[in-house]
Amino acid sequence: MDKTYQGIPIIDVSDFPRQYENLRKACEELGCFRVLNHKIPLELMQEMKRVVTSLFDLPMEIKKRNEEVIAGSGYWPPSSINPLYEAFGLYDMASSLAVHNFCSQLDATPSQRDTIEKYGQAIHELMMDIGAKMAESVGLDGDYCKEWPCQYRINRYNFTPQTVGTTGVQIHTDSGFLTILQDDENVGGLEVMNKCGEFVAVDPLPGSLLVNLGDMAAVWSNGRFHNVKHRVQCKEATTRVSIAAFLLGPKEAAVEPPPELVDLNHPRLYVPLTYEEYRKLRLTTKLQAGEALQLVRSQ
Ligand SMILES: O=C(O)CCC(=O)C(=O)O
Ligand SMILES: [Fe+2]
Repeated sequence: MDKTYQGIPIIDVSDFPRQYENLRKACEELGCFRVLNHKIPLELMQEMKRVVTSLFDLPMEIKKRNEEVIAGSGYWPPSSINPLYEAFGLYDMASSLAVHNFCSQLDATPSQRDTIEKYGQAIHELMMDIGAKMAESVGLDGDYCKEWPCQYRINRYNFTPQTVGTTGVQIHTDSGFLTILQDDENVGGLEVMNKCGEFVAVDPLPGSLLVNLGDMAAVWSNGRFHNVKHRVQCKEATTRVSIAAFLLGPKEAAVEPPPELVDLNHPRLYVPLTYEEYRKLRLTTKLQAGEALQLVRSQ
């Protein structure tokens, strides 16, 4: 039987192969699911949240030292579009050197560095596992995403009584392949759009992680997997912190569907392009909710 939590599919990663069918459905229908029984220790998740919360409390001039490595991968201060929102970025989160640079820029302590590195490794391992299982759920080999780079985006929403009912982050899709989100375990606000165009609130479920599929998942799967639109609403006058880890796409090669996913009934939907080309297209066109995919349709 399908299991959901408040409308969001639940995938128990310790229960494969039984979960393949649920996973495939979640990827094709909502493009979002909650992961239970992953191997990331709760203490590591809690410690990571404490570390990033203290980084947000640093003075602005230090936060701004978090430089971008690829377009848009550095610190985002509150802006006129999202005045309640700020975020750190780290590319590539699975690289010790990149973690080291990020931590030096922000004057992180050795113990904070250790937490960021351990958490990144654990999340990366889970990403590889989920990426492989997604491919296997449609009968394909799970080896394709092993070398793909990943990025952190660490988000803080500075909600106040005056901002309740407003938007913390505008509707968007994630540009990469899949996102593992440690959402705030106490403060809700994330909403995902279902295929009827209605927003469904994603309520926190402490200890679990949320997976969202992005635009690269739609391209790679030739439209079979759904890139879920989502936004963050301010529901409570309190600070909300979330940690997003994005598995982006191949580093240099073009993203193309495996030949098994292209046939007469499923003609190729998108022209082959690299993740970086697509990321730039999204940034220059400011099309943030998956509309940029229309610009790379092959028919
Ligand atoms: O804060 C959240 O729950 C979602 C953040 C998000 O959508 C993102 O970082 O892309
Ligand atoms: Fe997102």
